Amino acid sequence: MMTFTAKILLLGSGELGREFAISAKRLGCEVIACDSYDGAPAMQVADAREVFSMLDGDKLREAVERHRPDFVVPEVEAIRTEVLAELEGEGVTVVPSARATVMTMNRDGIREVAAVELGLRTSRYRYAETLEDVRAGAEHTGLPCVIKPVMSSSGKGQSTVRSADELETAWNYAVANMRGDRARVIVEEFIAFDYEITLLTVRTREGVVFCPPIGHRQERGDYQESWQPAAMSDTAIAAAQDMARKVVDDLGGYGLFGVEFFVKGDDVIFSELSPRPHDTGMVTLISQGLTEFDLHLRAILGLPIPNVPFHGPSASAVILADRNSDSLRYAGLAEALATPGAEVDLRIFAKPTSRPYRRMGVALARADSTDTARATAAQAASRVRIDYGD
Ligand SMILES: Nc1ncnc2c1ncn2[C@@H]1O[C@H](COP(=O)(O)OP(=O)(O)OP(=O)(O)O)[C@@H](O)[C@H]1O
Ligand SMILES: NCC(=O)N[C@@H]1O[C@H](COP(=O)([O-])[O-])[C@@H](O)[C@H]1O
Ligand SMILES: [Mg+2]
Repeated sequence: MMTFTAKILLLGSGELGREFAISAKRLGCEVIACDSYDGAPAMQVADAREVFSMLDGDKLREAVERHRPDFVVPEVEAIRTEVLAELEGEGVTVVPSARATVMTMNRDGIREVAAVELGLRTSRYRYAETLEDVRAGAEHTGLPCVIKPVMSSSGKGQSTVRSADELETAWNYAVANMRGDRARVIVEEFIAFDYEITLLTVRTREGVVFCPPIGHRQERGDYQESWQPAAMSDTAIAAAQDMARKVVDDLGGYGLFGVEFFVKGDDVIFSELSPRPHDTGMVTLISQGLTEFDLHLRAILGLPIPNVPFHGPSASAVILADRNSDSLRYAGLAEALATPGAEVDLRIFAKPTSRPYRRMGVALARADSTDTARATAAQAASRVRIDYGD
């Protein structure tokens, strides 16, 4: 007989799932970690694992029916979310809500909610299913524009187009790197923002709680470093919080959301959101007394969030692989942890295989300013060496 606080079926077992699983284990939950490959980071710390494609609706339903969890907690976008909606109708609790997972699975879903239903400020955009539509979309947005598959994450298939003769390459690149089988992209106006942020927004039974804004820098559409707090005017913070509150209240349910904005002066432009912990929010592993993973869990379980202790200016920097390999060893940890200037910590995800640019770990730093924390985190990350056996 198992005894536990709650049984959680985790759909997606990457680095974010692993930290969430650790938070859940600390409060006595049973965690069953699912992903399409064995040995995924969250599986390494969970009570049980299931290896299957979560895009396969039959397998997804079968896993939920067999485990009968108290909570189904999605950790990735690549999930057959219609099945989650059906299951919710049958009494299964999907976190934060089946509607949130359905609307954020594809970029067109969340765009409709934010721009059309709620009237939030977004970039100009058009959808396209052919090269001709792409050209028309770019006429509408102007150049430069950003082209992304509606089904993708971490920048996959995304590119910025600066002249019309690059549109065909961008379209082909998006179609070749999209998830799913329907070729559909969003053509977005390029926003020349001053900076971009993630606003971690927790929807609880007692109301909405915000964390200090997280600044981040992306390359190839993928996160490289993040820091907290991001320096923002009171006007800009208030605008971001107002939009975040509207969108999480619309999506419903309880949990933490990572709401992304572009900021230009006092203008705040909604970009997209994750209805779950956000990669740039890994900085909270060192900056906050309750991390984004703890907050997600507390909101899900209905536990109190009296205040979120902030430990001071902090940063995270990613450790990326540079090739395909299934024989990996990590070295340089001692040097990384001894990086001067800040308190430093590391997370090594121990993914079973690498590929170019795959995120394998993250360095964390807390200092007396975000500038020092960023410099220290970047240096610590560069001191971790991946030794490839082949
Ligand atoms: N319209 C835009 N104008 C300027 N930069 C953009 C635009 N769209 C995206 N970017 C840049 O690309 C990054 C990734 O874009 P976006 O968040 O839409 O993609 P994603 O693949 O969903 O990323 P993730 O899943 O990691 O959050 C943004 O954080 C931003 O740096
Ligand atoms: N921006 C989304 C994001 O950061 N997702 C995180 O990356 C994992 C996939 O990594 P992988 O592609 O290396 O398996 C996901 O499982 C999640 O933890
Ligand atoms: Mg994003």
